[in-house]
This record gives sequence, C-alpha cells and structure tokens, in this order.
Amino acid sequence: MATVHSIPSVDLAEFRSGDPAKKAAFVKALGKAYEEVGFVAVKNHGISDQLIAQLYDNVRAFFQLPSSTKSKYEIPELAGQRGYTSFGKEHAKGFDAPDLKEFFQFGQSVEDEDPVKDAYPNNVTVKEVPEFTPTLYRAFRGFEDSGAALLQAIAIYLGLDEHFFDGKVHNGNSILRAIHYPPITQEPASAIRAEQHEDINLITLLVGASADGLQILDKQGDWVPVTSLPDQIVVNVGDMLQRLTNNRLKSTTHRVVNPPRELWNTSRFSIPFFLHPKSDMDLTCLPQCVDATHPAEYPPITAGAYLDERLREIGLKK
Ligand SMILES: O=C(O)CCC(=O)C(=O)O
Ligand SMILES: [Fe+2]
Repeated sequence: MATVHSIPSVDLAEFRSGDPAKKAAFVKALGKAYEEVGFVAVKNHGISDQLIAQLYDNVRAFFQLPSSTKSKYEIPELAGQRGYTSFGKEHAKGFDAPDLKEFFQFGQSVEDEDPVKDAYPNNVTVKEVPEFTPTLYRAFRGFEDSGAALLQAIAIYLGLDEHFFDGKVHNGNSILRAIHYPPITQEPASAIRAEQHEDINLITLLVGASADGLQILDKQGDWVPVTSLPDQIVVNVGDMLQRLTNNRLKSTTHRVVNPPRELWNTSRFSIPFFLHPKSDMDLTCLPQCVDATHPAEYPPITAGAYLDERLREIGLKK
C-alpha cells in the first residue's frame, strides 16, 4: 500500500480486475485505511480526466457570475440542498462563525419508477452557463458508480454480502457540492476557510482536494495536510458509515485552512460528492460490528432522520 503524503493510496482497477487475489488485497487495504486513517487516495477511480476538467471549467464559470445572477438560484425552502448557497451561510456543527465559502448543490435524478422520486426536490438549472447542469449530472453519475464499487469493497471487508449497499445507494439522497472559497481580501478573523467537521453521509469522494488547504486530524491530535496526485480522488468515511459500523470505520475530522498570504488573492475550488443512501436505510449498528468488547454505541436511527438532525445543527435547516 503506497502512501501519498499523509494518506494511504489504493487502486480501484485492482478491485475491478476480475483477479480474486487483487480484489482481496484491495478490500484489505481499503478496510485497514478506513479503520486507521478514515481517508484514502484512489487511483483508476473511473472518472475521466476530461470530465473532471469540464467540471472545473463549468464550476469556475458559474461562480464568476454576478452575485445578483447567482442569488436567483438560491431557494430558501430547499435548505441549501439544491441550487446556490451564498457566502457565509453555513457553519460547522458546534461553531457559530460561518465558513468562508459559497456553494452549489446538485442532487439525485430518479430515472426509473422508484417512488422515492417524489421525496427529492428538483435540481436547479443554471441558464447562464449552459453546460453547467449537464456536466454536474454526468459527474454525479460517475461518482455514484465509483462510490458503489468502493462500498462493495467495504461490504466485503465488513463480512456483509458484496451487494449489501447496492440497493440502498441506488436512487440514494447523494449530493454533488461545488464549493468556491473566494480570495481573501483583508486580514481574516481566523485561519480557517472551512471549520473542522465530520461529513454526515456514508462516504465522500473529493475531486480537487489537490488544491492545498485540506487537513485531517490524526490520532495524535495533529493537523496533517492532505494532498493527492492529480490522477487520484480522495475518499473518506462519513458519520453514517462510522455509526453503522459502530465506530470500526473512522469518520475523520477535517478542515480547510487559509493559504499563505502570497496566495490570498486566489480562489479555491473543491467538489465533494457526498454519497448518501435512501432515507429509509436503517443505520442500526451492524451485528458484525457489535460484541461483548464493542457494545453498540448508538441507538437505531434511519438515514433520513439522522440527516435531518445534522442539517439543523449546521444552520441549513430551521
Ligand atoms: O474543500 C474541501 O476540500 C473539503 C470540503 C469539505 O470537507 C466539505 O464540504 O465537507
Ligand atoms: Fe467535509
């Protein structure tokens, strides 16, 4: 298992190779990384360089639009879950000061007869950048596909059926979030662009963490910068998976810090995909992760009820 900077690195092509030994080695490496670090860099993740470049170009073009145009796409009833959220609205759980970011969220499009369709708000189409919405859609499907493969590996690692998560994440309540951290124009009140937090969902796939600033809190309590090579995406465990596995897999605390002064005039872009299951998924600690020495740490809850609780805590839902 190679280590790229601070986090372990795995090759998804090995899992998909059809070679049982390579597949088993991948499962073991991923599981170990998630027990120990909570973050991995994934190469051969299946999302093309071309799509990632298009995604960044369109995201940059959207955030360059005038505020008055962007605010047309901010719809308070949607609690930030679809469309635009302006600068300074969201804060991390337990912190009052808002993060220094604006973002746009794109969610699930149900294309079969699944009645869950009625539970999701429609996506918001941005007219001024015609390729923005179709590109977010293609990226969403790409991340869903890579994420489903990673969850198959996690299922095997946990001693579950390989396809345990498949039906739970198909038409799941996942979110693609394009984030812009604007240039810093005056001495900031704190050194933080996005305050320390843990992600809410099952796993997060992060393209663009290659830009400096992301840090994870290690076991010794030190902040360690995360950087991955350009051909890798960073994938971390979120609180839903930590809860389901009764803390066996770690949802590691992370944050985004300001760049050094000479880079204050630069924007930072980052595009995490928060992979969520359908709201009815039961997050009760798995029996495989509970025994006499590891009693269940959490009461049963569904993914939907848990998400609701967390959105209130971060100020997006009233
Ligand atoms: O901007 C980043 O690189 C990470 C953002 C993040 O952690 C989040 O939105 O949950
Ligand atoms: Fe995060």
